[in-house]
Amino acid sequence: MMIPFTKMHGCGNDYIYINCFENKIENPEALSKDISNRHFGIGGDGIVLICPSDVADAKMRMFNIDGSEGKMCGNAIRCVAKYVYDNDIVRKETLHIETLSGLKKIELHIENGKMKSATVDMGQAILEPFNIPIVVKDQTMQVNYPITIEDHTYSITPVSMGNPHGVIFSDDIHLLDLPTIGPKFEHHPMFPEGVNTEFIQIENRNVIQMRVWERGSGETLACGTGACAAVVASVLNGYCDKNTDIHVKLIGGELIIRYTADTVYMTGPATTVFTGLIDWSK
Ligand SMILES: N[C@H](CCC[C@H](N)C(=O)O)C(=O)O
Repeated sequence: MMIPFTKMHGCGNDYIYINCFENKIENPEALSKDISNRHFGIGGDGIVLICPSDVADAKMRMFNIDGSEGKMCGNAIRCVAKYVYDNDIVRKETLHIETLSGLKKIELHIENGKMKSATVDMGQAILEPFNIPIVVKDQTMQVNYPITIEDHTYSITPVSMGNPHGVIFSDDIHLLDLPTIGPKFEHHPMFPEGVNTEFIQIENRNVIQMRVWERGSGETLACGTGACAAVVASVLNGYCDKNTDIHVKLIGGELIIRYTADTVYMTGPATTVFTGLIDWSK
């Protein structure tokens, strides 16, 4: 079957977007595994289905490279907003998008009739161990919990932004061997549903640097939910402040995160790269 797709990215976190207002995808898990491959497929960090919703302007489903479904994706939700706006599916500057972790409200920033960037109300950070989920004895919030990987004990701050994250602070994140240590965090028994791991270097109270190892996709150039989790963990650790714009410098770009009493706001760009047609059946 011929499947039309659009390649888009947010800060270099690239997915293959499929318009499911017009196309029906029977087996998104297998499709994601095949076409995300950078040598034998289109190439991407996974696929995102843009679907009709009964309760919002659109519904998003995202699948990692390994075919697993993620409950939320910060970079993808901005691209979904851009897709529905730029393609005249929903021409509104405030959108609601349904995800597996609930409805999210998005304010679009428009230039010359196209969406350039957006601010997403990402919802509250979840810190209770049972809801992240993490396996620990004490069911209260955990900050800098010890976790041993390859004979080295790290301090991890677990945060859910609708999907599980673990945040680690380091003096030089560029020296870390993520392909070796990343999978060990991802599959550690402390995280029964796996984890996206963020490695953070503090520049100052308003600027942090981040690398990420994503559950199901490996190292990506950016992670929106991860940047939110990183700022929440930085506030919990006393490195940054609430109600302040924190610039998160990722390998592929920059996101601005604001952690307030009620929610976490994420502002960042969304870019369309190309459209195409792929012949795929399974
Ligand atoms: N890159 C995404 C997150 C994908 C999360 C996915 N890897 C999972 O939770 O399984 C973001 O911008 O928020």
